[in-house]
Formats: sequence, structure tokens, C-alpha cells
Amino acid sequence: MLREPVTSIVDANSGGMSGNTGRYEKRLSDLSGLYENAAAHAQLTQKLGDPVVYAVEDFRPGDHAGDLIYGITRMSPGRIGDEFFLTRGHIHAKADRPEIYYGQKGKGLMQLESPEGETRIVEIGPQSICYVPPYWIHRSINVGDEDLVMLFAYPSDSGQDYGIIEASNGMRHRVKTDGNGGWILVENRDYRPRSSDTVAALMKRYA
Ligand SMILES: O=P(O)(O)OC[C@H]1O[C@](O)(CO)[C@@H](O)[C@@H]1O
Ligand SMILES: [Fe+2]
Repeated sequence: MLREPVTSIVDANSGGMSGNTGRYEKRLSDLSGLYENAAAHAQLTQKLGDPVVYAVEDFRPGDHAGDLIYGITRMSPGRIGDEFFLTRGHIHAKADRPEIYYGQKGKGLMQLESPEGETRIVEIGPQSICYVPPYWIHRSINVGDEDLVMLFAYPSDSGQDYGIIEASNGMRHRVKTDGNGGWILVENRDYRPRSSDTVAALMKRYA
């Protein structure tokens, strides 16, 4: 079927775009279990009245192979204890599907983890493009003090698997403040590495 071209105008300040077919929001309470300091998470959620911490506006042409979903993510700045506000994070359900992010505003990181548990960090700011290769688990983190706004694009049939992070009790590392305006990586004490069978099952080519 021949599709019509679409233009979306990005508003880097509000973190939205025109022409979107959908929008969703995540509140602080949706992220329970992700932070090391669960008490600090519960306290801040109550104190702030369970605010929206990130919102996504996207354009979805469908879910057929060969097409693209694109959109804008806006993430609020903040911290739970010494960890920065972050997205839930996922691997693509078809794990060999990649993704591109393009920074629009603010200061962020993409935390990537390979199925075998290696960590990579890519800094994201205005005008920087982050390529998330096939098979990497990915999560965005706002390490600045203003909104982080990023454009993303990924194959329409990728899907998201959120269970992979849950099954390993989080990602291998936590990103924490260094107390001096920067960030450091700290081992996640609760991390459970994936078995070689699980890794092998992920590392296939998907139809
Ligand atoms: O899907 P999560 O892990 O909650 O994170 C949201 C971000 O990832 C995406 O799902 C894109 O892969 C976007 O919606 C957004 O950039
Ligand atoms: Fe993704």
C-alpha cells in the first residue's frame, strides 16, 4: 500500500511534535522497583503527588516490517536518592532491531547493556545522534537540571520487552550523581546475569 508522506514539527521546549498518532505518559509510581532506594522513591512520589516524569509523542504508520516509528520523548529532571530520573528501559522484542536517538534539549545518557551484561554509556545532548545497535538493552537517563528532549526512530515491528530488565533485577550498573554535577557508574548489587541459554536465544535473527 502506498503511504502518504508526513511532516512533524518538533517543539524542543515542550518536548512534543505535531502529526503524532499517539501519546503516553509515565508517572513516578509507574517506575517503582527500578530504584535502589525504594523508600526514597515512595516518599518523593507522595511528596510530589505522583508527577508525570516522562512523556512520549509518536507517529506509528503500522507495525509492518520495513516501516519506521518515530517520536519525541520528554523526560523531567530529578533524582531518587543519588540516582537520576530514568526511563523503564527495554530490549526490542525482536532483539535485532536497532534505534536512533537525536538529542534536542538537555543533558542525558543512553545506558546500554549487551545480553552478556556489558555496559556502554552514550552521552546525549542537542545535535548528538545516538545509535543503539541491534541486541542492546537501552534506557535513557536525565543527568541535567532541565528537561531532556530526544527524537527517536526504530523499525515498526521492533516491539518492546520490558521483562528482560525485571528478570535480571535491573541493569548491571546504576548511574548515580558524583555529588559534583557529574555522574558515576556503580555496580547494581542485586543484578542477576543472564544464562548462556538466555543469551543464545536472544542473539538470533528475527523474521
Ligand atoms: O519504552 P521506555 O523504556 O519506557 O522508554 C521510553 C522511550 O523508549 C521508546 O519506547 C522508544 O523505544 C520511546 O517511547 C521512548 O524514547
Ligand atoms: Fe527502544
